[in-house]
Amino acid sequence: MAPVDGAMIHDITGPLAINVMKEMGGGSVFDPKKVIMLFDHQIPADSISAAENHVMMRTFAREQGIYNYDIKEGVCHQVVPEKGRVKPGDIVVGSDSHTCAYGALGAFSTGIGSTDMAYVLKFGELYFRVPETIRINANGKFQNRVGPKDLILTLAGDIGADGATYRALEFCGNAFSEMDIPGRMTCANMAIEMGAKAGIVPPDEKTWEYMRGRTEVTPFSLASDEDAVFFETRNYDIAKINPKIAVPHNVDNVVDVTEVAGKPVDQVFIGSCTNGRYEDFAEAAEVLGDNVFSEDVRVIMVPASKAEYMKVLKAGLIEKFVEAGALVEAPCCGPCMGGAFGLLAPGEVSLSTSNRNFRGRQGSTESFVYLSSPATAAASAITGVITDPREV
Ligand SMILES: CC(C)[C@H](C(=O)O)[C@@H](O)C(=O)O
Ligand code: SF4
Repeated sequence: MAPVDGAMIHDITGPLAINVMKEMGGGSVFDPKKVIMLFDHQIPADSISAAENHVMMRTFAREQGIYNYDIKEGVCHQVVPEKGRVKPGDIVVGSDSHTCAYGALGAFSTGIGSTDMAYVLKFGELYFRVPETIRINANGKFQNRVGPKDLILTLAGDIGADGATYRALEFCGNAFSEMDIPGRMTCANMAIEMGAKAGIVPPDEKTWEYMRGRTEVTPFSLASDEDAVFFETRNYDIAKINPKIAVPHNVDNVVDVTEVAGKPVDQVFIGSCTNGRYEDFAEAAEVLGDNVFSEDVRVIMVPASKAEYMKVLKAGLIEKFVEAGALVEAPCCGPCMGGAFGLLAPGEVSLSTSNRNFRGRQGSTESFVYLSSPATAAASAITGVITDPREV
């Protein structure tokens, strides 16, 4: 049993956790300051039931003295780090599978079910089995317009959707030490897509710099011991990685973009907790250049948080994207899981910078979702067909 430093609940899984906690006898949460509440999946409320869930959670927050970010801040996995609600060495749980994202900051964070969350809300601790570690040793320098998303898709393809089940991925090598925090977040976010419990980048100068002004923290070393025993070590030369794409309907169906180049797309989504940060939009803007988006593609862009939205706005990118034909929406999960808006009809094809392409993930079970980097998404949005970003 381990005490948790933070417990995150959002509008989809929070109501169930709260109800189960009440069934367990209710009372007060273990520590209102360690409970992180926000709404991101169905905002602004897209149905009466979503509105009712929001009301129920607001009431609970008021009764318990929990600060509620409500609909104002954006997607959970961007907001939690941004607001300094997680720091290196913490144990944080969230009732959302991509909670593993905070491993980018050297935290042990993992997604749990709503009933486990009910227990955590009440007692502030949870049972964990210490996972074995798969060490990813990635070195070298990315080709132009190839980046962290192409690397993590490569790993998903190699390891498989269940190849790291209940293991931890440790991301090492100069590919990670030179990678910025947004890139590390993209990689840690997708650890769960290989079944991993956690995906951790050892904290370094970049991490401490990110923490500055967010929360009080004294730098310390959190590297694996010299003689640590790994379940497995995998070595990568990232210079050899080409732009990658996960083709329907599994995240580990990964091929080089060139293998499916020319396939028409109906919708391109740039956003989500995987790739919805300023750096992702800046990359898309660089690829866009003076072009416009194809008339045949609906381009939907959703920055992952208010802070990221403001960065994109201040850099003049929203104007650029809107003029090029995109729809730029306010921070939320958006079309990522076929929730609030942007759903696909049968037969339609989506190219998305998010993390999942299960059948029906973004709408009809007869639709098709491809996953790529923001550079590949932007290149394809210009041409209207899946396109290698190095060729635009
Ligand atoms: C709604 C939520 C439970 C879900 C998750 O746990 O991941 C969602 O965020 C997703 O990406 O599928
Ligand atoms: S953006 Fe997508 S993957 Fe991330 S929390 Fe929201 S629905 Fe889940």
